[in-house]
Amino acid sequence: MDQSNRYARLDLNEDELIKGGRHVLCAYLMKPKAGYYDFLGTAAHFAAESSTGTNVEVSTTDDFTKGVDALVYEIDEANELMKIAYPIELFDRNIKDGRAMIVSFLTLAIGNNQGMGDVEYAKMLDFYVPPAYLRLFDGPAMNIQDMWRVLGRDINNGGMVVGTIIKPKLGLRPQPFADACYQFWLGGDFIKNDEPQGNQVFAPLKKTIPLVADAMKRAQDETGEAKIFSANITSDDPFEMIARGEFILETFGENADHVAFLVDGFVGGPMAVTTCRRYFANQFLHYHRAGHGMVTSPQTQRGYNALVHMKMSRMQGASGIHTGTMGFGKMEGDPTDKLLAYMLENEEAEGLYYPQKWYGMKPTTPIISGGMNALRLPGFFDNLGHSNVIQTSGGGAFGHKDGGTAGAKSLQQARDAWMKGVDLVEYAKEHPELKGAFETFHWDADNLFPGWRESLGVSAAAHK
Ligand SMILES: O=C(COP(=O)(O)O)[C@H](O)[C@H](O)COP(=O)(O)O
Ligand SMILES: [Mg+2]
Repeated sequence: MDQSNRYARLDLNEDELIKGGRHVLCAYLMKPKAGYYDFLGTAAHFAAESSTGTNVEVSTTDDFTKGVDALVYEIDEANELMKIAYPIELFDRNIKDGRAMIVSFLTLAIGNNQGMGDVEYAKMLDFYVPPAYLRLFDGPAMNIQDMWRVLGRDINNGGMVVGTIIKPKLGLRPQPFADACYQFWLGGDFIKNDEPQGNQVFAPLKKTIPLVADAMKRAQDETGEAKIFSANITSDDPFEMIARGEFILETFGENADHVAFLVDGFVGGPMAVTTCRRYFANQFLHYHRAGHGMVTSPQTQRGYNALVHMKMSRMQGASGIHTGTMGFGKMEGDPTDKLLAYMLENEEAEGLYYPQKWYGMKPTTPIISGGMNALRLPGFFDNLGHSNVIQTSGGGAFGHKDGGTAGAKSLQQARDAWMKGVDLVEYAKEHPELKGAFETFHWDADNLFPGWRESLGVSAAAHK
């Protein structure tokens, strides 16, 4: 049944809808399946299924119902683009405090419509949230400013937080794990659990965490600097997350404010993120996005893209989220992905289809990670335009030829060189750990800094 006479209103104007402030607007890539409806008919069915309707008219519909229909307001068949306006009344609110929830947004706007027989594919590319709905989301409680405060830095422009991920990804027992932490902290600021590390039988959390807390104390005493640990508390069960979080905070004791909580937010979902956001509102909420590629990858024509993912994470209250390496690291991405970071950190950002104002919602910190090392940082920061991010290099720290401390220092030095506007090869002449990074990651050095061998006096024969 063609429902375009009810669920499509191509006379509606986007600026008016934004001015009206009563609709969430979503832009989708969409292709109808051959043999069903035309583009508009499919779009209308999509809007029906995503709001008040189904594939047929039902006798129980009344005039009120029709007032909350989702409406297709723009189509561009040649570019497989459609835009839909969702009245904010459609979205579920908490009974306990009237607040909004991302699960409801997802269930409607990218829920059943992902499995429709007459839709070849559909992917959400951007969305706009009006202030009346945006303010019902938690937003971040803490962010990089709180981390800078702990680190004793300028809280408005504190610069890159030098971080790592404990590697190997799995397979370290408690003592070697804590030893790796200690090594890195002698040169760097921030360590995160890798996303699958938790309470494996060979490294029980209750044995590992006390050793990490002790390593932090010793590293802080030795360096005179504050250190930070991001502990993975992800679980299927909110009560398990709370049990882990409470144990970790109690164990770190006087250093509990140096603890962030890592949540695998894509696989764990909004309930895991919100459990952490609300129950541990005083901790930095580190949103790891493992698994997101299954929907966000440009190769996927379903789900939603990375921009949509980032926006939702800020709404849910992530203090920081992995934003990718924008083509400078090992994960999929390219330099234009900087718009993801800008959407997270700015009060007003462009997006792909909709500019978004955040009305004072705190910024979410971009976490830059995945195949990075000291040599890749300057190019990354040139592209982004600043270095106020958390950067974690796992292989880039523990892969350094002289070990984790030297790896950490090489990252610090790369950041310092960029901040001072000094060429990295020049800086490496006076900084042995950075020079060591050139020697270790020599294939990157050859690509990024041709001529480095002559400048640093390193022979090519060493790397045959
Ligand atoms: O463990 C790592 C990186 O390790 P390494 O530094 O050794 O490559 C992270 O899980 C990735 O950053 C995830 O990707 P993203 O940050 O894109 O979500
Ligand atoms: Mg990882």
